[in-house]
Amino acid sequence: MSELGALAKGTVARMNFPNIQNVRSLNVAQEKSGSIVASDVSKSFGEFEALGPVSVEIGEGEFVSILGPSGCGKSTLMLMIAGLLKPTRGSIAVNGRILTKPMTDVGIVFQDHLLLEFRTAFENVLLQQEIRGLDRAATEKRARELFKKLGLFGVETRYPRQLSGGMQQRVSIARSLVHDPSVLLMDEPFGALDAISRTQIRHDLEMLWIETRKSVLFITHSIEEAIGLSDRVLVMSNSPGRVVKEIRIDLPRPRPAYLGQYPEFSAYADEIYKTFEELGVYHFK
Ligand SMILES: Nc1ncnc2c1ncn2[C@@H]1O[C@H](COP(=O)(O)OP(=O)(O)OP(=O)(O)O)[C@@H](O)[C@H]1O
Repeated sequence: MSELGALAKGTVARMNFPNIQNVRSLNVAQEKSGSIVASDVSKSFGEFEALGPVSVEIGEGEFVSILGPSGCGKSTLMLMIAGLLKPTRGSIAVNGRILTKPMTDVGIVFQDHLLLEFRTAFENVLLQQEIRGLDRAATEKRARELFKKLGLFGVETRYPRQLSGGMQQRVSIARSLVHDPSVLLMDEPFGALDAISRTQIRHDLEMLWIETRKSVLFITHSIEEAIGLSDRVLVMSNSPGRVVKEIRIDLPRPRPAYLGQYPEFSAYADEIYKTFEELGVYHFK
């Protein structure tokens, strides 16, 4: 299914994990809003083993990032968590129930903004209302609030081609949140943006998350971004990817633009770089 098709079906979310000590115990029978547990999940495409097995847990209101080399299976894991792809082995539980169909209580943001070119920024966000049959006035009110919080001033009637890359992605985030989902799945959402825009949008996302406390699965290739945003960072190995390290990020929020002011930041980053070196992801001499 295409990413836009996934959006149109109201799906959003993803996650992965494996072989971690310290994974918090999970009470599958307990009702939680936005909790996700992937247990020993793997995915093969024919003979090709693309992922796992991995076990990943995202607690209610937790911000978890996944860092891993290209092709290790991060997007595959996210699609399985969204219920858009069936695991070859293992299971995924959302709010304590095994996932058997696409998630609906979710917002998804991809690297490509996937905005419809023939709809204005505001109309793109209201797409969720039309697809999901939500109350129009309430959705418009929430969309206006999100535009304000995301710094989208006076761009409601602009078409996507009339927006900068950063603004397009902000509209995409507003679209993913306008229906107030419990889970937010983000696959390299800032990957196409310049470093300065990335730093600002990272902060704006963090502020929004502090206010709303969604359960977030955030896929990134940026070590700084992962540390800057997350409660926990999961580091994955080369394909077929497994979770080889879990790092709990103990830094105050909101976090500053320049994370280097924290000695802990250097320690976290060092641990991640060393892990990638040990895995053979980097070959520095
Ligand atoms: N539908 C498919 N059929 C066959 N192979 C696939 C399919 N989808 C993904 N793959 C393969 O599975 C592996 C993992 O892909 P995936 O997109 O999940 O990796 P990724 O970690 O998200 O990569 P990147 O960081 O480059 O986006 C890759 O080798 C990819 O080519």
